[in-house]
Amino acid sequence: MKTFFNVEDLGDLAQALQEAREVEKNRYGFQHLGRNKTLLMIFFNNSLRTRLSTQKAAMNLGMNVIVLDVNAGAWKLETERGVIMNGDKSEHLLEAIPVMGCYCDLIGIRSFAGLTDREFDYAETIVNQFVEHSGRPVFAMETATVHPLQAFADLITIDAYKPCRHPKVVLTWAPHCRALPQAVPNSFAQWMNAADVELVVTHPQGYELDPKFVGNATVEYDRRKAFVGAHFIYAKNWSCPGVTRPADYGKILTEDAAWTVDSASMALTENARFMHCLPVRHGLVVTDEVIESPRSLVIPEAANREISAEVVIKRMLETL
Ligand SMILES: CCC[C@H](NC(=O)CCC(=O)O)C(=O)O
Ligand SMILES: NC(=O)OP(=O)(O)O
Repeated sequence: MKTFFNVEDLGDLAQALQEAREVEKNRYGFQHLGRNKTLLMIFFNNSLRTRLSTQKAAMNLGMNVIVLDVNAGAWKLETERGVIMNGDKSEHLLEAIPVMGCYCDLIGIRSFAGLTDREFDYAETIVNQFVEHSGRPVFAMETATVHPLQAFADLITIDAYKPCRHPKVVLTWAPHCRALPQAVPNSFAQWMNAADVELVVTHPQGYELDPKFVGNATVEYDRRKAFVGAHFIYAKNWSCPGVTRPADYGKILTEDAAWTVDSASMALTENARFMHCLPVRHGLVVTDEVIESPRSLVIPEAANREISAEVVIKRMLETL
C-alpha cells in the first residue's frame, strides 16, 4: 500500500476489521516489520490524538519515529509554484519534500484545508506534492478533504459496539464558533457507505457534503426525523463544502443551537451511542450531559486510533 487516503486503499473491509481485532490483541507482535525503519510524521496543524496514537502505533511496530511541526522550527515553506520568494518564506516545498524523504521510510502528513480555494483544497494540492516528490509511501493524518485514520477507528468502534448486524448510523452536523474543514465528515461518510450500516446524514441546508463522499446516503434536513431509531449518533461540525453554495465555500452559514446534541435529541434514538472524533467544544457541539453519559464512546473511539494507525502502517511496511 503506497498511499492511504480512502477506504478503498484498505481493500476488503471485513478483512481489515479482522486484522484490527488481531492487532488489538497482539499489538507488539509485528516488531520485525518496523525494525530499523523510520516514520516521519509531518504536522502543518495542531494535533493530540493523531500525534500520540500514530507515534504509539509506529513504536508498537518497532519503528523509529521523527515528528516535525512545520510551523515550529522548520523554515517557513512556500507551497506555490512560479512565485518569486522575496517574502517571509525561506524554503520551497519542492526541495523540502525530497529532503524529508531522505531521512525516512514512510511519511504521515497532516495539512488541513485552507477553506478559501475549494479547487486547491479538493485537488489535495499540498499532500499530492508529498506523494509525487518524497519518494516514500504517504498516509493521511487529516489532509484537506480526508481523515481516513479517524474514519477507520470510527468503523472499528461501531463494529465493536453495534447492537445489531445493520445499525443505523447518523452523521449530524453541529454548531461551532470557527469554520472547520470537511475532512472528518467526508471520510466518515465514505467509510460508512462502504460498511454494513444504514447511514443518514443530517445538516442544515447549504452544508451538503461533496457527492464523492456522501454517495447514496440518505440526507435528512429534519434532524429530529434523522435521530429516530438511530443506534449511533456521530456529531461533527463542518463549514460550507461549497457544493450547493459554491460562493460560500469554507464559510459558517449558521450557528443554530438547535443542532447542539442534547439529551432530548438522544431520547429520540434507539438508546444510541454518542461518538465524536475530538477535540469537541462542549456546549456548542454537544452538552456535558451527553458526552459524559455512559452511552458516550468518545474515549474508546480515541483509543482505537492506535489500532487503526497500526493496521495501516503495518500494511505499508509489508509492501515497502
Ligand atoms: C480531528 C478534528 C480536527 C479539526 N478540528 C478542529 O480544528 C477543532 C478546532 C477548535 O475547536 O478550535 C477538524 O474539525 O477537522
Ligand atoms: N481526532 C483527531 O484527529 O484528533 P487530533 O486532531 O487531536 O489529532
